[in-house]
Amino acid sequence: MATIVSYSSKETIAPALFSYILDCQKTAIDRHGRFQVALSGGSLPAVLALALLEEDAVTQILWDKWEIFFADERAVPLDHEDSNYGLLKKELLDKLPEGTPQPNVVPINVEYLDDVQELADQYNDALINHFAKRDSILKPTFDLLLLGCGPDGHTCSLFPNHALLRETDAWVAAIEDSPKPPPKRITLTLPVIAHGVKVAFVATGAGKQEILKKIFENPEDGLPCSLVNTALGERVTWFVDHPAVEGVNYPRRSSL
Ligand SMILES: O=C(O)[C@H](O)[C@@H](O)[C@H](O)[C@H](O)COP(=O)(O)O
Repeated sequence: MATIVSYSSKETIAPALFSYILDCQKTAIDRHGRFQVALSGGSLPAVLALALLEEDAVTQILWDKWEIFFADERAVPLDHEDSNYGLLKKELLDKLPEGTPQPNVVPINVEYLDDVQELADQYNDALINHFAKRDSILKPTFDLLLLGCGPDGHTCSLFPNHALLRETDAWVAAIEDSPKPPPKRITLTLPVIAHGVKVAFVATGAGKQEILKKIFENPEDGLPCSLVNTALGERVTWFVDHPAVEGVNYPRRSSL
C-alpha cells in the first residue's frame, strides 16, 4: 500500500524529501555504486531544488554518482521553455555551487525532434546502452523515480484512458496527442515505472485535492497514478501538502 505523508507547505516537504532521497541514494550506491534517477517536469524540479540545494543538503548528495534521466520529455529543443531538461537545468543544475561534481544527465537526442517515434526509440536505446549493457537486465531498474501528478490523474506523459497505458514492450513510448500541451512527447512506460526500486510523487495545492480523492479512493478506476500505486504498493511514497490531501479518505502521516 502506498504511503501518504502530508506537510504544511513545500518548504516543510523539502527536508523530508531530502532525507528520503538521501536514503535512496545510499541504498543505490551501496548496491551498485551509482544512483539512477528518473525525473518528471511540472512543479517537481522546483520542489527538488528546495530539497537539494539547501547548504547542508547539497554537500551530502554525491552528485557525480547521480545518473539523471527524464521520466517524460516534450519534443522541443533543450533550451525551449517547455523542455523538462531546460526546467531542471534552470531550477537545479545551474544552481549547484561552483566546484560541485556534476551529475550525468541524459537528455533526449534533439536531432530527432521531427519524428517523435524515433525520438522515443533513441531514448529507449540510451536506456538500453546504459542499463542493459551494465546489468544484463530485461528492463531498466531506476533506483528512484520522482514524479508529479496532473489534475486528471496523469503521471509522466501517461494520460487517463490512453492506449499507452497498455504498452508492454517499449521502455520509452512516443505520444503525439498529449492532452496537456505540448502534444508531442516521450514517456517512460508503466512496466518500466513498475520496475523501479522506489517511486516518490510530489503533489501540492488545493487544486490536487479532487484528483487525489479519486486516485486513492477509487483505484479500480485505473487512473495512471492509481496504476503506479497498485503496481508498486509500499515502494510508493506521496509527499503532499495538507491542502492537496484534505478530505481524502486514506490513512496518512501528517507532519508540520
Ligand atoms: O512534463 C510534464 O508535463 C510532466 O512530467 C507531467 O507529468 C507533470 O509531472 C504533471 O503534469 C504534474 O505537473 P505539476 O506538478 O506542475 O502539477
